[in-house]
Formats: sequence, structure tokens, C-alpha cells
Amino acid sequence: MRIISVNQMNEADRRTSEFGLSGASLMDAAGRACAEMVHNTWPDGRVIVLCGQGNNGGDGFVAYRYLEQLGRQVSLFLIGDVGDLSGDAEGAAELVLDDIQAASVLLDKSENDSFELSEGDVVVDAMLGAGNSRPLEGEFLQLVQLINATKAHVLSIDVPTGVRGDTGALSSEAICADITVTFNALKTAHVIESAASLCGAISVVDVGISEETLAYVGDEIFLNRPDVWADKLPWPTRSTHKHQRGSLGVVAGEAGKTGAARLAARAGLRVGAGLVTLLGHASAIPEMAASSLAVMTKDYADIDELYLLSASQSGLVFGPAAGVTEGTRFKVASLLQTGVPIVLDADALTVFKDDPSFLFGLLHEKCVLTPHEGEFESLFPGLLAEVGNKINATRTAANIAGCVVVLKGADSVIASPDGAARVNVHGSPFLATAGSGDVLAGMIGSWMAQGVSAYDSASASVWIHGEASLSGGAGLISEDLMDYFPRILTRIYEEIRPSNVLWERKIEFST
Ligand SMILES: NC(=O)C1=CN([C@@H]2O[C@H](COP(=O)(O)OP(=O)(O)OC[C@H]3O[C@@H](n4cnc5c(N)ncnc54)[C@H](O)[C@@H]3O)[C@@H](O)[C@H]2O)[C@H](O)CC1
Ligand SMILES: [K+]
Repeated sequence: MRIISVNQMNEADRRTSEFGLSGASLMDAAGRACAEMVHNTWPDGRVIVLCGQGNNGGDGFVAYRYLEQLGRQVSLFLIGDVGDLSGDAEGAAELVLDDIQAASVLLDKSENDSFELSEGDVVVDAMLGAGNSRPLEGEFLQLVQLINATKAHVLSIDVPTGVRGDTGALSSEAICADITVTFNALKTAHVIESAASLCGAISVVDVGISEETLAYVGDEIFLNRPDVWADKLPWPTRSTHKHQRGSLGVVAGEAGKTGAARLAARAGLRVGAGLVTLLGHASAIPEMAASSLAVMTKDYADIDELYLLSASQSGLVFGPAAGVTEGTRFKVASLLQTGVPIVLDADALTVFKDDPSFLFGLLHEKCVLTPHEGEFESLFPGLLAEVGNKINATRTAANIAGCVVVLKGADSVIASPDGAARVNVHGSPFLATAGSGDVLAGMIGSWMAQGVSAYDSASASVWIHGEASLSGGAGLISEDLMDYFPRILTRIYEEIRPSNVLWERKIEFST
């Protein structure tokens, strides 16, 4: 599923009406899909369709017409004058002209024909869509406040009114919808917080804009789901041995602070690296060895020994609980010199707060940086605010760093230096717990150790991590996450099952 900008969607609309369906046909399909969604989701209750002056309102007029045809008790309100409508919206309004009432009726409690919204009503929000360009005021703001204060169900067309399609940031109060119906592709506001949470459940319906057109107008930005990376994961065949499945080295912090590295190592083992080794100072070995069975431990006396041990791995993880010290900076530099694929997380990022360009000079294309928003701000000060869109800010960061950047959150963005990005919304809020980032770093390192590209390693890990959190539900702690991986991985394998990989040996006898 593609994520595209408002301008790109307008261009897709234009190209479709030039080479395919007319704007009126697109609007008809859009309005009809919304009417059917209302009817299927809430088969009873009054429906109130609230339209603005643009094409979002146009979709609303169409939805009203189909809801009437479905036999629903439905009322139609317009903000502004019928005479100000134009284009396809005017065309759609002409078919329902006699039924249009002024939206002010909903606000003015003193009028005889005042209209009270109540529980069980359904509001179709067709006030503003992709064209919303400024903070709400006047009737728009009052109606949004009125609707949010009632218990009526709300279906927003394209985006909740007040939300701007191209950003997840909110510049004013916006509709809090139960369902948002959008068309052929997602927009930033559907996946990036705070806007994303106001969309409720999102339904992307096909109104007739082709994938070819979307690919022509859009960038390589997709929702992160298994369909974009599942066929890139390596699966062992019956003759695979552990030395063919990669060796992951996780560089630990000092004694008493090795828990984070141990979480990363265990996660790395779970997602398939054949060998996982915790690398630490001699003083840290006893506690690491005591709690690790299949994970090995090795001590290094100095940075030269660390370099040699790391250079023999096929993937590395460094940063969780590493310590914000000069020593950590030296270790990062040394590990990067090996050229081995590496995940840098937490302290391995924070130590470059004062001179991020020094880090950028050392990074190579097989690196993945996994900052949360605070760490991102340390490395790319002001970038998020300046770009104003988390997806594009992460893409810019990946370009500056010259490697994959994962900006973590409820809406994690995985960006590649070539401009491609994937947005992950699959996960539970219970991931906000100590150690969950360490688990993620270990997973990414493990896939890379197995030969998966940095971009696919990061994408697969973020999704599987999210899926595990959803399996865990409430009360999840980081140690639990790994226990869900086998079932999730097996499900992914069963869905794509590459033709050359057969786990179960079948031998039949005929008597
Ligand atoms: N391919 C598709 O996605 C399709 C989308 N459709 C629908 O069309 C709208 C976009 O229509 P557009 O006319 O461009 O924008 P709006 O209806 O959202 O509003 C434009 C209108 O509103 C004024 N305005 C902007 N901001 C504000 C504000 N804050 N307060 C008040 N007024 C504002 C602006 O000046 C314009 O006059 C898309 O969302 C879909 O719903 C097609 O119908 C089907 C194909
Ligand atoms: K809307």
C-alpha cells in the first residue's frame, strides 16, 4: 500500500481523468463507497451528512444520494452557499439540491428547526479533505467541536476534518473519527501521529486510480507490511548448518549493565542467526555467561581485540547500555572500520550529539541507525521541525547519514538513503517498556548477519516486533517479545513458502 502526498494524489486524479475515468466518476465511486461503509457498519440510526465547499463535500453529496437509495433516514447540510460550489462538487450537489440545508442549523439552538445530534446518529464528515490548508475557524471549528462532544458515530471522508493530509501534526482541533475512508492510497496523516489516531479504522477503497498511475506520480513510500519484504527473508533448507546462517556479535556494556545486550543477543538468536556472541570485558563475562545458554560469550582486553573479534562476525549490534563515554566513541569508530553490517542504537548514537557529522563520515551503507525521537534530535537537530513531516525528515536523515535510519515510535519510519521509506503502524502501545529497543536492535542485526539488506532487515524487524507486541497484549515486557517470534516467523514462512525450501520431509509408502 502506497503512501502519497496531497499534490501527488491531485496529479493522479488529473492523469486518471485525462486517460481513464472522469473526475465525476471518481467522486461517484468515492461517495458510494462511503455510503456503503456507513450502511454496513451502522445499519440503524439517523445519518447526518455534513459537506464543505470542495470535492470532499462533493463526495458527501454523492454519499447522501446513495444513503437515501439504501433507505436510510438521512439529512444533508452544507457549510457556505450552494452558489459557491464548482466543478464536480457542483455537479454532485445538483442531484440533491432540494435537500441541502444550511449547516448553521446544527449550531443555532434557538431556531425552531434546530437539530440535535444524539447517540446512535451517524455523522458523515465531508467538510474538508485533502484541500484543508489552514487551521480551522468559524463554523468549521464549531461543528468539529460539536461533533467531538457528542457520542454520534463518525465516518470521515478521506481525512478527518481539521487534519492536513501531508502531515501528522495538528494545527487545530480536528474530528475524531471512528472510520476514515480514503481512496487508492494512504496519505501521511493516516499513518503519522497525532493525526493517525484521529482517523480511527482506515479503509482504503478503490475508486479507479490505477497502481500504474500512483507509481508514476508517487515516491517509493509504502506501509510496512510483510508483503514488501517477506520474500527477502532467508529460510534454512534441510541441509543448512549453523555456520551458513550468519554470526552475530553483540557488543555489551560494562559489568552490571549487560542486560540490554543480552536482550539483543537473545532476540538475534530467535530470528535466526546461526551463532550469536556477546562480546564484553572480562569483568562482564561471568554475568553474561550465567544467563546465556545458546548465546556464546567472548572477552576482549582492548579495542584492537574488539576489532579482530568483530571483523569475523557477519553482523554487529552496538549501543544498548554501552555508556555515553569516550570509550564508546572509539568502539563505534573501530566497529565501523570492520565494514561488517551493524546496528547502532542508544548510547552509540547519543555519544555523537556534539559532532554528528563525525559519525556520518564513518558510516557505510550496511549500517542501520535506530534512534527514538530524542536520539534523532541529537543527531539531526531541528530537522523534524524544519521538515514538518516525520516521513520526509527520516528520508532526509537517511540521505545525510548515507545509511538506513529507523525513527522509532507508534509510527516508526524506516528510510533508506535512496529516498525509499516504509512506515510501520503495526504494534501495541505496550512496546513503550524498558528493553524493547534492545530487542529490535538484535533482530535487525540478526537479519543483516544472515545476508538480508539493511533496509529489509530493519523493515521486517520493526513489523515482527510490533506483531509480537500485539500477541503479548497488556502487561508485555521485553523478555516476552522473543517468545512470540517462532509462531510469527512460522506464519510468515507458511504464507510465502519458497519453492526451494521444504522443512518437513515427506516419504510415502504404498503397500
Ligand atoms: N483521488 C482522490 O483522492 C479523490 C478525491 N476526491 C475528494 O476530493 C477531496 C479534495 O478536494 P479539494 O476540493 O481539493 O479539497 P477540500 O474539499 O478538502 O476543500 C477545499 C476547499 O476548502 C477550502 N479550505 C481549505 N482549508 C480550509 C479551512 N481550514 N477552513 C475553511 N475552508 C478551507 C479551500 O479554499 C477550498 O475551497 C479529497 O479529500 C476527496 O474527498 C474525489 O472526489 C474522488 C477522488
Ligand atoms: K473529511
